[in-house]
This record gives sequence, structure tokens and C-alpha cells, in this order.
Amino acid sequence: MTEVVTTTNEPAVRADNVWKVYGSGAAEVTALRDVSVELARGRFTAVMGPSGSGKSTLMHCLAGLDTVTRGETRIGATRVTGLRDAELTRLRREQIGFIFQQFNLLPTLTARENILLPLAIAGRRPEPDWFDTVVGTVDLRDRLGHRPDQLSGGQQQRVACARALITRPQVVFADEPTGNLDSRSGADVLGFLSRSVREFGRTIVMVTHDPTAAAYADRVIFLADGTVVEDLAAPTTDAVLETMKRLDTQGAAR
Ligand SMILES: Nc1ncnc2c1ncn2[C@@H]1O[C@H](COP(=O)(O)OP(=O)(O)OP(=O)(O)O)[C@@H](O)[C@H]1O
Repeated sequence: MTEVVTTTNEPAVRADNVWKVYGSGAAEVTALRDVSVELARGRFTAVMGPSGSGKSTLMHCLAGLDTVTRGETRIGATRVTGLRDAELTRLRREQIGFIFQQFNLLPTLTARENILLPLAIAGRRPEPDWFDTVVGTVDLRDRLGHRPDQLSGGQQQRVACARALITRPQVVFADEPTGNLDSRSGADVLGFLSRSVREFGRTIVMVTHDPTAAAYADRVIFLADGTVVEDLAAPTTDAVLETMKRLDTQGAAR
């Protein structure tokens, strides 16, 4: 498959007036209320907010892992809302990469096989140069024959990062990618994610609770009670902490 090349300023990811309601009657929970966001191409965006504010729900709706109740989402020019299952599977396979908190590597496969798995599933041939670039950037050249249980948590997450990028997806969604890592391994993973944005022009959306992690991003979107309550450009750790404190106070006052 050839890479999607777009010449317009169309955002990489977009949500228009998205609502997500789980359950019904007494068990009804409104996880997203009228959320509209545009995430530019080649940018690193962090999504923050208190537990239960809707971060994972937003990411799952944007990535086509969950359906929206109202509104619509797009990946590039593709309207995700309303796609049939087979089209959604193809979109996720060809245009989206995922990184999870728990790594989600296949235990019986080596690091090399795990990284190449998305290409194998899509029936695509690996590009040796790109494989080499990605593996070199995550610093795993001497661990490619190891299985996940022979790797540290940080190395496993770097395998997962390489796996997410190997297909050259339009967007990589990362859900708490450093949540299970010590600060040193977390910094390695975040460094890799920002390099993939700056050097390879990738688009990354990352859910995180960690202000230091969020400061690696170009922009931080804050959610509270299912709505976007703050949008911070060029964040520093201090600015993120300050915003969190202010939103906490406002939340407590409500
Ligand atoms: N499958 C589901 N069924 C019912 N309610 C759900 C479901 N998934 C999420 N919710 C509810 O939707 C709201 C938003 O949840 P979500 O997981 O998106 O929050 P979050 O900000 O990612 O939280 P955390 O930081 O704890 O992971 C919560 O009130 C949650 O209980």
C-alpha cells in the first residue's frame, strides 16, 4: 500500500459535535458531551483530565474502536462514523497505529515478529530501510530475537512503538503509553514519540495523567465531565500542572 499523501490543510483527526452515551435509563452515563476537536497533521497532542472525564472514550471514538452516539469523527478525509465493519478494519489496519499501557505484544513472537505483525496481517511487504530506521530509533537492534518475557517493560513498550509505526499510519493513538514504566524508560518512549513527529512527520494522540509526559506534546487538550475545558499550546510541565490545579479548583466549586 502506498502512503496517504494529502496536500490540503485537512486535519489528521477530527471530531464534530460528538456525544457518547453508555447504557440507558438509570444506568445511563454521558461520557462525551458535544466534543469538537481538530488535530493537525504532524503534531503531537496529549489528552488529559481527571479519571472518568472521557479521555479513553474520546480516543476510542476517534480511532474507530467505539461508535459515537451523535456527531461524527474523521481520520484524514475518511468519515469514520457510519463505516461498515470491513471498512473500519481496513482503516484501522492501514491508517492507524495503537500503543497501549499494557504493551499488548504477542508473547510467543520475537520482537522482530511483533514489530512486523501489522504488515503480515495486511499482506504487505516490509520496507527494509524503514524497518531499520524505526528499529534504530527505538534502539532495539540487539534485541530483535528476544520474546517479550525476555525484555524489560521499557523495551517491550519500544517494540510496541515500533509496531505502531511500521505501517506508516496517518495517526498513532497512545493510551497511557508510559503508565507502566519507570521515569527513565518513560522518557525513552516519549523521546521516541516526539522524534517520530519531528523527524518522520507522524501525528500522535496520547492520553496521559502525567504532566511531564504531556509536556512532550505540542498541545494539550483537557477534558472534564466529557467536554473540552482547556486547550494549551506549547505546554511546559509547570503550565500543565497549573492548568490541572485551576481545573481542579473550578471542578470542586461546581
Ligand atoms: N463501556 C462502558 N459502559 C458504561 N460506562 C462506561 C463505559 N466506558 C466508560 N464508561 C464511563 O464513561 C465515563 C468516561 O470514561 P473514560 O474511560 O473515557 O474516562 P477516562 O477519562 O479515560 O478515565 P481514566 O483516566 O480513569 O481512564 C466514565 O464515567 C465511565 O465510567
